[in-house]
Amino acid sequence: MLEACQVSFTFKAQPPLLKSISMGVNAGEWVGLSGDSGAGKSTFGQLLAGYYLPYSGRVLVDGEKLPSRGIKPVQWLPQSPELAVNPRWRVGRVLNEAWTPPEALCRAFGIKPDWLKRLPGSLSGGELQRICVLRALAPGVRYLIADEISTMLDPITQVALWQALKAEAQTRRLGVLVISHDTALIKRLCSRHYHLKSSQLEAC
Ligand SMILES: Nc1ncnc2c1ncn2[C@@H]1O[C@H](COP(=O)(O)OP(=O)(O)OP(=O)(O)O)[C@@H](O)[C@H]1O
Repeated sequence: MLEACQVSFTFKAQPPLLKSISMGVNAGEWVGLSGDSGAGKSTFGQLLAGYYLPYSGRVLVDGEKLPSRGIKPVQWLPQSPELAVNPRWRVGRVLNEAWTPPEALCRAFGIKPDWLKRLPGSLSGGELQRICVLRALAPGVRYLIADEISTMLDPITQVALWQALKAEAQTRRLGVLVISHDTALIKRLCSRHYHLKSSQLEAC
């Protein structure tokens, strides 16, 4: 289980953003997280993936602290993929940074072979997002924080991305936290749903 245990967090010189939040995502489970803009959803997702340390409380992955080295078992996938890649690396190098995805999986994610020779800046946001999602599925990854990852995709590509991710997550029993403003999407994908409001989580 990916667990937040009484996690509190504040950015320097700002009021508390998250107050004593506890929640968990089981292996193989899909959980939704909604909340108003600025409520702290992305910050919470980054805390779960180890980008920030909680001011108090802790994050545990299958009962252990997040490792400081090696493959991160919790991957945070941001809304803007261009911020998550080295713009000077060819897309093939970006994709194969942590592992080499099998061809069938590349096809399932709609990756076109000719993209691999290009630089990230020459791909559309949606194309690059699919590269980043697939890159994050390296062996050893157990949980994904999908932070508004399909916002920039057209409806057909959105469905294809979620179908490919669902299938792979089911095979590997990946736990997924879906962060989105789209509660219809959360309802379709997730078995449970939280709403972040006034620094705390409400079960929906
Ligand atoms: N590195 C930072 N330093 C200072 N403040 C930050 C930092 N990152 C985010 N914040 C602030 O923390 C608050 C929560 O931001 P966050 O991105 O977590 O919200 P969110 O719920 O994901 O919003 P949105 O739905 O608009 O993406 C915002 O007020 C934001 O300005």
